[in-house]
Amino acid sequence: MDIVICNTYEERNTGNSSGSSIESAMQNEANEAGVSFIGENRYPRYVPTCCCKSALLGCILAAVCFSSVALVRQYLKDLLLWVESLDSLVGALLCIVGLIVVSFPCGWGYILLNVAAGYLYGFVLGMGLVMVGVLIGTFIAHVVCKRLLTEWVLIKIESSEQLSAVIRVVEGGSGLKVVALARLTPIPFGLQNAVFSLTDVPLPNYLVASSVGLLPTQLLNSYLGTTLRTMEDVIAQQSVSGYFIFSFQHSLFQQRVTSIHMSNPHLNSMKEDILYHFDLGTVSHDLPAMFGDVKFVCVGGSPWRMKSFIQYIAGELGLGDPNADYPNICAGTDRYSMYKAGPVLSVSHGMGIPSIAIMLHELIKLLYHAKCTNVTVLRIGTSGGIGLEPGTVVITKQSVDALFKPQFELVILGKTVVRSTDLDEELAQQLLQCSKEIDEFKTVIGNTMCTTDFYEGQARLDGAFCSYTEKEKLSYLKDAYEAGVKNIEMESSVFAAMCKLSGIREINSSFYQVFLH
Ligand SMILES: O=P(O)(O)O[C@H]1O[C@H](CO)[C@@H](O)[C@H]1O
Ligand SMILES: O=c1cc[nH]c(=O)[nH]1
Repeated sequence: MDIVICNTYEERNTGNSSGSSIESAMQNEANEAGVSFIGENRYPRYVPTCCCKSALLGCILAAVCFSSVALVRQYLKDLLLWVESLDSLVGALLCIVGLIVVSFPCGWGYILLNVAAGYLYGFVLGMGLVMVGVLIGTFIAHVVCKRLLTEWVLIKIESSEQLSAVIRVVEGGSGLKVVALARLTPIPFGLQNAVFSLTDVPLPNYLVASSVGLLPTQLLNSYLGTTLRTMEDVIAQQSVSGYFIFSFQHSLFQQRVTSIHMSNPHLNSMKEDILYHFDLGTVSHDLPAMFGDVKFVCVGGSPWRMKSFIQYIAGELGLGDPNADYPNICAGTDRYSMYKAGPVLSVSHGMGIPSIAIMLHELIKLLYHAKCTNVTVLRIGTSGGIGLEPGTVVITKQSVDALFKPQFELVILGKTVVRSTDLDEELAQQLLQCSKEIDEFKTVIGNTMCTTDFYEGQARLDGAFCSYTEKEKLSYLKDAYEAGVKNIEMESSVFAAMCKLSGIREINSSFYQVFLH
């Protein structure tokens, strides 16, 4: 038995297109302009080159922002002392202007202004001032970013998994909740404003959700301001409070939503994404309704085994009747079979790397289109053990090839692409711990060798062809053993590699049935 587990992220598309259609020509143009496509077909964020003017304007704006931030930082203390010396109304107006400035992506000093407002005007007035200033700032930043900074924001999102995740979830329909929750994350305030300007959340709702989300930290900062005695304290304190708020936000953000990550710009220009070997498609099927709740996917070689698994897990987790006849969702094809019970999906993948690779392409797309988040995927299969007691479960640390290298090689357009096959160690440890608690079978963590053939590739003596002696076989298996290989199977390397590309965390463990020694 062989198990692989993974978690998922989301799509951020880049790349070069070489098609001859109008769509692909547009895609090429976008790629040349360094522009990416975000989300699914609904949001083909194509920015044509005629937007050069706005890009230039965006750059100028960004440069102005950066230089003013540098100036503000340098003369910060003088600036705040000057504001303190002004008439309260003028000071309050300046505070609002300041909050508008820091609402832009390059703006800095949001927390400082928040603490200063509390210090200068007391808790209630300070809070009111901050709320009004931030509301106006968020509104202006949203409108300006939407009109002028789209390209800059797209590039920023492209380079950040966290920002990509935020956008993906907002597009996934829980927009307002995410806007509010994102305000509790350590993503800079101005940057968030820019990111949300790319979404189509209605402006009034966006402003309300944003204000609600910002409230806790605003309360905290304003209160802190009231406890300080001098402007010097405010400046010193903001870095301390900033640190605490950052830690608080960071710990919250650790609970972040992870969604599926894909990297194929061509999908955005397709009218329908057809998952041929599942007999499913984005137009023919409502994938979010069918699979949106999936949290665990278990994959394994045989269709029969995957049906048994869904019955077993349904019974174990109280998801359904273990004796019920779960329908094969892919009944329209005999390539793979798929069963579902509550948030658990069970999918067969056939034998060998090519077969599981095709299945994984379609599974990753399915989870992406269904807008699934925080998914864990397990592979369950059989393997041949090396130097282990029969029946031992091996949790794979690294999947290695037949030369014991932890890599997966694929020839793409005539070039060999090498992908990493590291597996998630934390999940491996968790699985090991579970096994200890159950205490029903021996479980070890080790390397798994993934071969492209069951017979000669695994040094067996019972294939149709065999050009080596038993002594040579044993010598090779000894080398494998010394390289840390505990078992042999035929899918783990591409599974690990593809999970990695999708931002998936994975574990591989195997129960062996065939003895090689
Ligand atoms: O038990 P499954 O998942 O089919 O996996 C193992 O069994 C097959 C060979 O008999 C290969 O696919 C190997 O990886
Ligand atoms: O690939 C495999 C699967 C099961 N048993 C083996 O010996 N090898």
